[in-house]
Amino acid sequence: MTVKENFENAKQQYEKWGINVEDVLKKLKNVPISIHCWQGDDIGGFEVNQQELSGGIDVTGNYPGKATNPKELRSDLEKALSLIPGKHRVNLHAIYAETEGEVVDRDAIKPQHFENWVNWAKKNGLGLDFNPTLFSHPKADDGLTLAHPNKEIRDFWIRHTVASRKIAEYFGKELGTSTLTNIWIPDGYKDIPSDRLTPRKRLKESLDEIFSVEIDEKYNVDAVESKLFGIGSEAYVVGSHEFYMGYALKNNKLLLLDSGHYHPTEVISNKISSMLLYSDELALHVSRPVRWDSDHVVILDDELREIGLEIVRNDALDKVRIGLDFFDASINRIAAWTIGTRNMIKALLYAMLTPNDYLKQLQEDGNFTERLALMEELKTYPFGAIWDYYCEQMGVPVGESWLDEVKSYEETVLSKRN
Ligand SMILES: C[C@H](O)[C@H](O)[C@@H](O)C(=O)CO
Ligand SMILES: [Mn+2]
Repeated sequence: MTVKENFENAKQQYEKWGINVEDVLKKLKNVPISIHCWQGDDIGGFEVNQQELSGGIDVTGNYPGKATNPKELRSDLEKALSLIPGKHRVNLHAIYAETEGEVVDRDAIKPQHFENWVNWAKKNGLGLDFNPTLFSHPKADDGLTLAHPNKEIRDFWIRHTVASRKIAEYFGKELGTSTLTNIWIPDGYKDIPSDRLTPRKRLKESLDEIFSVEIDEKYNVDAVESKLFGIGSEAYVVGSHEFYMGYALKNNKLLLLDSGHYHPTEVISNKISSMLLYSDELALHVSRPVRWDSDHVVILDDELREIGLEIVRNDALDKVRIGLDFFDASINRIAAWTIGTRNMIKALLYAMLTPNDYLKQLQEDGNFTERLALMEELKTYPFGAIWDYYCEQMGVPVGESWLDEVKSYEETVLSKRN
């Protein structure tokens, strides 16, 4: 049977539940995923003065062929994008500036340092998102940045974050789609603090100063990302969930939920509906924590399906900015992007092929038996046939055949790198 014939059979089964599969596919095409550039080079960036990765995050593995310059990174991203259905966005960090050999410190970065990225995004029909980089820098060596007791250090990072928002504004203007600037800082303490409040007051003041520089939301929207702990900040993180949830809601900023930034049994899928009751928009870093915030490649597990369902069943596809955040250097990095991003899209498709209104009604009626029975049966519906057809329609490889392309790229391109 051909992909199309399989699709036609599968379609009938979903149509039984009143799902218009063709409409679903049309809608899915327009859902962008923000693909993080840093999977391609293990969060190295291209600053002239290269620094060790810091900030309490870690990339493990030494798979050959990582991108060593912006051209290589863009070429790798293009390869991955050619294997992923749909039109997406690319998420950059400030350390991916191109300064042509000149040392430009973080507080002096300018839109011109991202011109190549913008031209590339235009050529490839991509949106761009952005992140100031408040780690891997001598001024972040003691694990404190915007909450630092030393005003000079705080001011440096305030200037960097403002400069980053201006770069994001430039992206938004050039590309005609608002950039998401996400602020994540590592600040915290390894051991039990004697004062939790003072650093949080300082972080609040730094953020207030950063956001006092107004930027039209048509071009840039800001998000703040919380964390539970990091390596070296096990006992206390200044920007905790409660800190940023409060800050975001009070100051009309987006809260960014990262799947790896909560207690081991706590899931972000359960937070989406609550946040959307109080905030027009929400941002996500979809990741996969294994025992800690390990940033494994996203797989199609229960939590990913639940994230997809919460976005779709709450009619929030245009309210949730879906970004990815994983970095695995133990496997081919282009495969990592491809696996993780295809899975994110699969989770959305799965959710869109679910009779959500009917299931909601069962719950309202107290019919929990049918709710559970149906939710379980739907798991073995021929979802794969619809996915394959979607890939075929979008001109990307069907099933695991994308792996052949990655292997051949590895042979002809990656293996030639130092
Ligand atoms: C590189 C990213 O900014 C970083 O992963 C951040 O988003 C994070 O999740 C830190 O744990
Ligand atoms: Mn994150």
